[in-house]
Amino acid sequence: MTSLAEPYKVRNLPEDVETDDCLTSYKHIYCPELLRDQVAFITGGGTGIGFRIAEVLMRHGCDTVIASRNPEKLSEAARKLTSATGRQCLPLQMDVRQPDTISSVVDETLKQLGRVDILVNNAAGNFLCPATSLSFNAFRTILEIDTMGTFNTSKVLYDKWFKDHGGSIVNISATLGYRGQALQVHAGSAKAANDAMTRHLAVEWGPSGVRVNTVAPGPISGTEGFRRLSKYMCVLACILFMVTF
Ligand SMILES: CC/C=C\C/C=C\C/C=C\C/C=C\C/C=C\C/C=C\C=C\C(=O)SCCNC(=O)CCNC(=O)[C@H](O)C(C)(C)COP(=O)(O)OP(=O)(O)OC[C@H]1O[C@@H](n2cnc3c(N)ncnc32)[C@H](O)[C@@H]1OP(=O)(O)O
Ligand SMILES: NC(=O)C1=CN([C@@H]2O[C@H](COP(=O)(O)OP(=O)(O)OC[C@H]3O[C@@H](n4cnc5c(N)ncnc54)[C@H](OP(=O)(O)O)[C@@H]3O)[C@@H](O)[C@H]2O)C=CC1
Repeated sequence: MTSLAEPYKVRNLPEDVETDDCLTSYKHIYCPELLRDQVAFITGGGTGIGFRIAEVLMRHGCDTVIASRNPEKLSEAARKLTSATGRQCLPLQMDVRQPDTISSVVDETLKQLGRVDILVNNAAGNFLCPATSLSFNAFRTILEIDTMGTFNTSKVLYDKWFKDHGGSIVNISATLGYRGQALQVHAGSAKAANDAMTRHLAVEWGPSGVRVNTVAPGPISGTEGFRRLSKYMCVLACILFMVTF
């Protein structure tokens, strides 16, 4: 038996895979029944980090909704998640920039699954680009997906369910803005706004039984974000950018 004082061993952590496939084995971190019959709504849950979040919640007994723009990717992901975990996963199409689409998807969720306990605001967009080359529309696009998208989805779910039933919101942030990462003014600014939003909403919605928290990962390999930002060409581009001053 593992002693409580013993640190959690690296070999016990989930395997690192490059594709959006379910894990071939899973060692439960907490009780397998931890989330039995709860429902989680995960934006961008069809790929990358959102896909793995959906899988792990489902392995702890939760049903899920994975919601984003691309219906083919979502359906394929839902098929894999359901078959690996035995839980329900609804793939529903929406754009976090369009409150009407979120509203319809939340209505459909409540019709089919009857409740929502957890919202994970994971959907985001990003690419490397120096501020000088970033168009006004590019900056706006990332703010709209990451920041407006997080507010839109949180507000729709709060109005339609959380305000009367409580719940838990987890916003997926990033550490990019902490030190002013080059080529990332758009994503760093968006995530910094989200970190503030988390604190504001936690204070306002706490009395209704809604917890609002942020997780800010560093680089996670095997994800689209990592592929877009970590190629060595990016570092070269960054060095070129720096030496031009
Ligand atoms: C010396 C070294 C120092 C520094 C090293 C530098 C770099 C980092 C190094 C290491 C980092 C290592 C690891 C990473 C660590 C942490 C990662 C942290 C955060 C990660 C966040 C994410 O990953 S978010 C998820 C990523 N996935 C996606 O983005 C998928 C979804 N994305 C999309 O749908 C699109 O890409 C989109 C975001 C553009 C949105 O699509 P859409 O709405 O269709 O928008 P468009 O109409 O296509 O475009 C809108 C405007 O944006 C402009 N645009 C688009 N792409 C680019 C680009 N690549 N570069 C510049 N501009 C772009 C586009 O032209 C449009 O603007 P217009 O003015 O033309 O209209
Ligand atoms: N990868 C990393 O190293 C790190 C990632 N993060 C954060 O983790 C989260 C996931 O990133 P990652 O897994 O790498 O990237 P992915 O590209 O795999 O995930 C982003 C997801 O967001 C969805 N999405 C994008 N735009 C919209 C939109 N307008 N409406 C609805 N859904 C949308 C995409 O689906 P679709 O195309 O179907 O819309 C996709 O499933 C992001 O919040 C990112 O900032 C933070 C730190 C590090």
